[in-house]
Amino acid sequence: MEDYLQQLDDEQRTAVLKSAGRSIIIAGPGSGKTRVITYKLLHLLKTGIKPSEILLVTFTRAAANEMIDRARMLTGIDLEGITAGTFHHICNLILRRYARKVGLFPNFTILDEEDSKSLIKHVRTMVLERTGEIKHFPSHGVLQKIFSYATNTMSTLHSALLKINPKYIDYEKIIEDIYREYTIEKRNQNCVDYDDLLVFAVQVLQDSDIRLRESRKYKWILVDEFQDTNILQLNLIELLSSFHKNIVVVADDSQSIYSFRGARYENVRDFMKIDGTKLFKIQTNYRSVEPIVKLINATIPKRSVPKVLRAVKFSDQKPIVIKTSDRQEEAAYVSKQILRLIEQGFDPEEIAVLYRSHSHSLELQIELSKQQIDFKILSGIRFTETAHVKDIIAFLRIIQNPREKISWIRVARLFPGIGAKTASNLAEHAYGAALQNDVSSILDGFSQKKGQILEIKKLLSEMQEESTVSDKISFLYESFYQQYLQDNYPDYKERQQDIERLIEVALRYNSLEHFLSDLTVNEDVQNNVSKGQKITLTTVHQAKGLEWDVVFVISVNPGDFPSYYALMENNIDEEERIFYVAITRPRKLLYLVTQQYPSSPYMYWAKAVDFLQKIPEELVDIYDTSY
Ligand SMILES: Nc1ncnc2c1ncn2[C@@H]1O[C@H](COP(=O)(O)OP(=O)(O)OP(=O)(O)O)[C@@H](O)[C@H]1O
Repeated sequence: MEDYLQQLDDEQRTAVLKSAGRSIIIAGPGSGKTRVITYKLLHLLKTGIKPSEILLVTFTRAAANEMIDRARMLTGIDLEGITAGTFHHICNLILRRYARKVGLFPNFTILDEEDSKSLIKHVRTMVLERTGEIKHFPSHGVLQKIFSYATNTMSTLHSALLKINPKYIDYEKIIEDIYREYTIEKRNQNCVDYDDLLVFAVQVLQDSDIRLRESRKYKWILVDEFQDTNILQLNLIELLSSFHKNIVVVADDSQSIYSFRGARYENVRDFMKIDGTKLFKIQTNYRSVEPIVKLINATIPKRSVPKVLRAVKFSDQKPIVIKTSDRQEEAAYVSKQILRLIEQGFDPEEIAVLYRSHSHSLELQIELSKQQIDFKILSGIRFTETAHVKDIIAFLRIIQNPREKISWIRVARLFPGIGAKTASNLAEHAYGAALQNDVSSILDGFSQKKGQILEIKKLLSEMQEESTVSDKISFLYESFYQQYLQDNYPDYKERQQDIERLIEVALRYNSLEHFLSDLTVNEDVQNNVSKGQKITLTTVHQAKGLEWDVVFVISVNPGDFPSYYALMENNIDEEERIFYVAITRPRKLLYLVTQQYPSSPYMYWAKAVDFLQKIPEELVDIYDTSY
């Protein structure tokens, strides 16, 4: 047997040697997907296939480059001429050749996401000038998400609107106008956005001559992360493989977690359904110790292609379920346990805390800072640095210290029609007036943008009337900020959760001063314990593909994880897959932490879907730390 084949286990080797024609390799977590696809590439080259006859599709450019470098190292063959990269890259190459077929000039330019948002913003302003100002109309960012979702799922704007935010259905007609004009603008300017690349590439391949010419080039097509493809991407690879029909896709269907951006879990099943498709499985888990692998096998999501993982690493330690009382106790427990593990010699860089939604980490962020355990956040930024939390804090800081100009500017800019100049004038005015006046009358003499100023004034004085910090934030949220989030952020649901959590945390404070200083001063971590090293905090989505020695999954409470929104949309299957991704990340230790009395109002309603209740008791050690 050739040397390189000896570096594969039996299942991997069979998949590499026997996959031909239409083939799908179903890979379990930690089973060496990357190794298999890289070695398939290597094997093709060793058996005389030219690089130019291969198309390799990956989810990131870096992944393609890594595989190519490795294959080059192992074969000594220069891979010049291979077509490799993301779907967008490949579509761009095709479209350059046939641009005129879809009414573009070959020198078309590509709008990245920011460019696309800017153009939508421009068109939105033009259309709204015609219709007249609408108070709560989706921002350009929200519109972009709606357009993109419709394109990637090949659905109507109507159903995309229903999915993203049904509230905007009343404006459907205007949103359609914006979409139409955005499309015309792009056409006139000879440019395309990312989604157009896919749509147009699929469109040009409908032409039988072009399809023949293009699909003839690629004797072999290899696709990584197939479980995350959307319907257009599936169509594209089907079209490109229509001549030689050698298409090998690698997928872990149980880890398909991107339906919110149009990924289609069903692609795996649909691909397998076609007669003659060969199925291979790789099921040795090289990552996790046996007790974790047993739990993984018991937690396989519904509707998955059946797979039974085998472990190669052994340990006596079962995964640990920790029952805490509430978020605060959960945060305290997790921080303490992390300190213990570090004392026992675990490298902080090898410890991660995973959660379904960023907002679940707020208490923990505060607690870790208090304990001086430094952390990095993969999924976004520190809670107190997020735009929405800063907005709320700006209102509170004005109440606390009305002379502070930065907060006045921040607050003013939240109101449509107030630009940088007015905001800065307002801040100067407030600074001057703050000494003699109460917050509610500071803006009295300010004459610009009357309507908006009146609104700011009203909000601030009513907030001031509210007695507790938590009531102040609740008031602001309910009377203004919740709607602001919906109008301005595509991911408004997560941001709303953050603010709801902030209100909860505020409940513990009697004084605004303490609340504000705890939220900001604690960020200044001394980092005595971990000597420059940091533990990782991340959402499960951001943790996909990564691994650590120790993983804590926190807030495993119905309504939190699985998420309330997913439950409302009846998307429990995807939640199961997200949970599966989470528990497949640790090498040595897994902690599943739950709260007996979570503050989530959805908890009781959602009791029926408790992930922990589904775990066979003998597979875990359970500790109850609740008081
Ligand atoms: N045949 C093998 N022998 C020994 N180790 C292997 C073998 N195949 C893969 N591995 C190792 O297993 C680990 C997991 O592989 P990899 O990261 O590719 O998993 P994966 O399938 O992409 O997992 P996931 O999708 O869960 O992130 C890697 O460290 C890899 O080197």
